[in-house]
Amino acid sequence: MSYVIGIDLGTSAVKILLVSKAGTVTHTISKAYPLIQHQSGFSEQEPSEWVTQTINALAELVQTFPEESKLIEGISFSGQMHGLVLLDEHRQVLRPAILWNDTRTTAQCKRIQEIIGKEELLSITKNPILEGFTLPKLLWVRDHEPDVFRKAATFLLPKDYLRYALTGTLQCEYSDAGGTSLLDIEKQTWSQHILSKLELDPTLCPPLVTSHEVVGCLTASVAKSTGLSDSIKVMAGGADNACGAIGAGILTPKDTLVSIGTSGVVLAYEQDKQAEANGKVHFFHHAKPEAFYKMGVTLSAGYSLSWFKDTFATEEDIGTLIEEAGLRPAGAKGLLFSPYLSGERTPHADAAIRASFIGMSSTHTRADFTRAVLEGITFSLKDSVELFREEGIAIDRIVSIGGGARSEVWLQMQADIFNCTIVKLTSEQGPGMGAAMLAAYGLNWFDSLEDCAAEFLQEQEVYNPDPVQVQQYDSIYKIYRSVYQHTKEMNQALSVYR
Ligand SMILES: Nc1ncnc2c1ncn2[C@@H]1O[C@H](COP(=O)(O)OP(=O)(O)O)[C@@H](O)[C@H]1O
Ligand SMILES: O=C(CO)[C@@H](O)[C@H](O)COP(=O)(O)O
Repeated sequence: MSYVIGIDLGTSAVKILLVSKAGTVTHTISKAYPLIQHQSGFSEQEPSEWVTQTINALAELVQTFPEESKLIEGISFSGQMHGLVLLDEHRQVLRPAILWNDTRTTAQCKRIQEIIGKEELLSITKNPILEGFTLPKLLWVRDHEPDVFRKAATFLLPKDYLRYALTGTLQCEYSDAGGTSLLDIEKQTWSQHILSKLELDPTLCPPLVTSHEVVGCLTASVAKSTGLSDSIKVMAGGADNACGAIGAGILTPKDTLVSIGTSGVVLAYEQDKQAEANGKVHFFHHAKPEAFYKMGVTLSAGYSLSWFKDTFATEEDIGTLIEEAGLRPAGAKGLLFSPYLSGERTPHADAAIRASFIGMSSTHTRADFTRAVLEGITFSLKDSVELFREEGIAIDRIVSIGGGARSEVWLQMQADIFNCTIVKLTSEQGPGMGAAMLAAYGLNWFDSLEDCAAEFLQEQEVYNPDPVQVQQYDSIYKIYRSVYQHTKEMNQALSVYR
């Protein structure tokens, strides 16, 4: 039996999936790395840590499965989107990567909008300019670190840097390129207009390839350190949400996905590249050829839960915390949480907003707080679900992936809050599975990604909404929706103290 490897360069960890030609996930390895947060709103990682942890994980995989490892034919990638990696002319990393959840670039976004124009940006890139996207990060480095910027020869997105480190070849692919604010989505080229208006050298942009394209093989030194063969084919891969969509079987217009990783995402398939992009939700290339998707993003979804655990319950594991929260009633006895720890994107594009607990009482226990965090994250995702419903997209079935889909309590809560059926697949690792499927498709194991999905993906469990809980959550959601407006100005005023 032949195998492929899917590598998901997540924000909390790199996750490696060994998948057989029959679609069985034989083994998963996860290796974590920290976020570097020098101040509120800043979020960075060291690209060298991504590479070291990936090589460690691959070496461990080969040691654990020596026979299967000899039968690996392809590797592909999924990665956290938008992060800026800058390389000099010798392809050395110039500074830590500035990540998707870093919101320091409000001034640069304002300037980009003034120079290019809001409508022009929307018509070229199909998205408004947002702090988390790559372009404002480039301008931030030019403004604040001119010596670094002067040495920059190329920029890369996170998984493209990882792929470069493993293969020695430099590319970007369309599903991630859309998240830079530099791609002309309909023409499928870097926008010379945006580059020239902002006085950016076009040679900074790497060549564009498709997600399932074979771009090379492992370098001899990576092959030696991991024990893998240097003849294994490497495919470009895709943005983590595009890969998550493939790994969840979101391949036709009726399909919708929720992903709760560090971020939270509600994603709906879109076939038409000329579909109206109104800027309320993101619009990007799928990693399936000639397809697109629309997506709402909660910046701190799983991250809110991890933050809560790391700050207030260091000794507990997340599973136990969620189990105790599962025993508390819907609404956490009048306690509400808004998950805006590092600002927000959808539906409130606001880098200055911060999170709140509202309604705390001395009778509340840790379990109520955890329940409020889980509910607040899910309410925030419901904001995106409702945006799609307002656009006329019928959402009565959602495939749920990401770390959040490990918990039955949270999956049932999603069914009750979104008021629709939630499907859990046999692997919740959608992005890693999507990357493995891109490798399988790139190797011509299947004629289409749909054929691959039919072989690789299976439903494990279905969660149906409970009408009593749905009604309860409908009432609480109405209160949740007003939290943003009530806390917006207070957070603006507080921002000077951060
Ligand atoms: N047992 C669990 N049940 C539910 N959620 C969990 C569990 N373990 C971790 N998580 C959540 O999953 C998140 C990480 O998900 P993951 O998809 O691996 O993220 P990323 O791709 O961003 O690295 C964590 O932030 C945490 O909130
Ligand atoms: O910024 C976005 C999407 O626009 C995030 O979804 C990142 O792509 C990070 O993903 P996770 O690490 O949470 O999977």
